[in-house]
Amino acid sequence: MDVVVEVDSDNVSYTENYIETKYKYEYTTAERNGNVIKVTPKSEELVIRTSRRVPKVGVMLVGWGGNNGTTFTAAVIANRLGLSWPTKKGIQESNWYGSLTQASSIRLGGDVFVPFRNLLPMIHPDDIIIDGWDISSMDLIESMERAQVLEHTLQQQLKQHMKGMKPRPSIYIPEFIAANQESRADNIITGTRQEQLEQIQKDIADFKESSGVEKVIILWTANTECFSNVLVGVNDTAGNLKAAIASNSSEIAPSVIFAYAAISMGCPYINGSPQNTFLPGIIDYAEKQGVFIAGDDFKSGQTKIKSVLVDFLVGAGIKPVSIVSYNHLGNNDGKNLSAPEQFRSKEISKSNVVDDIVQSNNTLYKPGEKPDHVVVIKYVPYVGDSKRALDEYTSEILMGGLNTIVIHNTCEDSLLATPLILDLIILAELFTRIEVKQENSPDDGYTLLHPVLSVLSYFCKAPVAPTGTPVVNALSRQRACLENIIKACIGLPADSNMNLEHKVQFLMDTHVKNE
Ligand SMILES: NC(=O)c1ccc[n+]([C@@H]2O[C@H](COP(=O)([O-])OP(=O)(O)OC[C@H]3O[C@@H](n4cnc5c(N)ncnc54)[C@H](O)[C@@H]3O)[C@@H](O)[C@H]2O)c1
Ligand SMILES: O=P([O-])([O-])O[C@@H]1[C@@H](O)[C@H](O)[C@@H](O)[C@H](O)[C@@H]1O
Repeated sequence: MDVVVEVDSDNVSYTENYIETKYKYEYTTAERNGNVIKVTPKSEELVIRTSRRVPKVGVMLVGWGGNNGTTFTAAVIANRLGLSWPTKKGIQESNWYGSLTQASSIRLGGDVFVPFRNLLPMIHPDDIIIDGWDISSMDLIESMERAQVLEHTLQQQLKQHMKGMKPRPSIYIPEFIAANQESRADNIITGTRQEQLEQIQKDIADFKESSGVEKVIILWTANTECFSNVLVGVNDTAGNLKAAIASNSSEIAPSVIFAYAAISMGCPYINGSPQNTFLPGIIDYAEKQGVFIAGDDFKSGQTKIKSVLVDFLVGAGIKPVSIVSYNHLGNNDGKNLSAPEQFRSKEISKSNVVDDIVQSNNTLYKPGEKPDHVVVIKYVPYVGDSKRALDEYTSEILMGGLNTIVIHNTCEDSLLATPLILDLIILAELFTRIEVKQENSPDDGYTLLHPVLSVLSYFCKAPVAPTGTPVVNALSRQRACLENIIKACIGLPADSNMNLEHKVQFLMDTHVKNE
């Protein structure tokens, strides 16, 4: 149930245009000198302001005709219309389960929790306008049927509302995705990379003009590409990348052209796949333009659990020594990933998720020591989008004991990814309205967060963070980061979970109701 959150504080002011708050940001720095570690508490007096006006927002999906793209589109329409449909278990209502913003809550204090979406002005899912590109010319109705994700009874209701939805022609360069995708590629922008870039830029401008949206988010949910080589003089700087596109360098992948186009048009770009679209040249360009980029690779199921379980085990002083993650799936994503180079991209993003957690505990792990970690993905057409993940976690416990955890996890991949796509769009747009300055600096000192929007790491298997900053994979820490920044925007302190008001008598006297 939606609520209105009113913050009773002299540090928070609600003007016509902004929510503005003075915020003392407290943190620590730590320096190791031999076996001595010097820890210094720090604090920064900040002012955070959030623009209260939520603009009309559109999203352009690259890969719109895919399982995720069609399912996201269907879910937006079904929720907007409040559709329900008969199933063998009774009537099913539309919902946004799996969305942090729409279906999770945040603790404000004591035992009072409110919907995440109620803390700050955010886009409503119903208001999102959708467009996009696909190398397949199939329209959204046929693509939804091809995806075989949603119940037939729901699909039948949706068709009338999806008429006319047809992906724009896209950039198809066969070398970057599996050869088995060629049969889909009948909807292509021909020409050089420069001409393709210019067409994408025109498409974005056309979408803005025709839809009337004020802001556009570009989100890649197309096939996984092979990794690109980082090449000095080609994709290592914004200038070199521009020149490489102009010279039609074969090293430049479709996803890089889309990211470049998005940034050039001031559109936040989100990478839902594992390939390294965010090459140094793209990051350099995003930083120079002050445009958000976020990714990589939606963290939707098997890897999401891994980022919880390994954090729990290592945090409990238990030593994972072998992690074997196998899964099979039968959708087109799985078909594309059946090719070695595309699998390699996914293997990297699925494997690195434990590194920071393992490196955080030198009691369990010697420098450089890691658990055995194997990732296997097999394409089994019959299971379709219903990915089966089978995991075995073997850990060393006390006195030479072993603990083995085996998980069988049936992930309906698109039904798990779609809410993440919604949250990434809503939150990427929100952060374009949040500015920070030091308290004693003038108003022109306000700045957005760094263009590499690592605050969205929660949604990604291989989070991209600003150069030189740590990557955090533990899901609990990623969520706490996002939640506490959102709370800071309304002047609320980070939830320390200390709850001293429930542990110290003179505080309890004020806070604990004596039943
Ligand atoms: N749970 C999940 O579904 C999940 C989780 C993490 C990452 N991903 C990634 O999300 C992406 C989409 O997953 P999906 O299940 O929707 O796959 P999908 O194969 O059903 O959809 C991908 C779509 O992209 C299109 N396409 C390929 N190259 C393109 C290009 N250059 N331009 C425009 N369109 C292009 C294809 O025709 C297809 O319609 C994949 O890369 C997948 O690895 C999915
Ligand atoms: O479930 P998860 O690990 O988060 O993510 C999924 C992988 O398990 C699966 O192998 C892959 O095909 C999907 O695209 C997605 O990446």
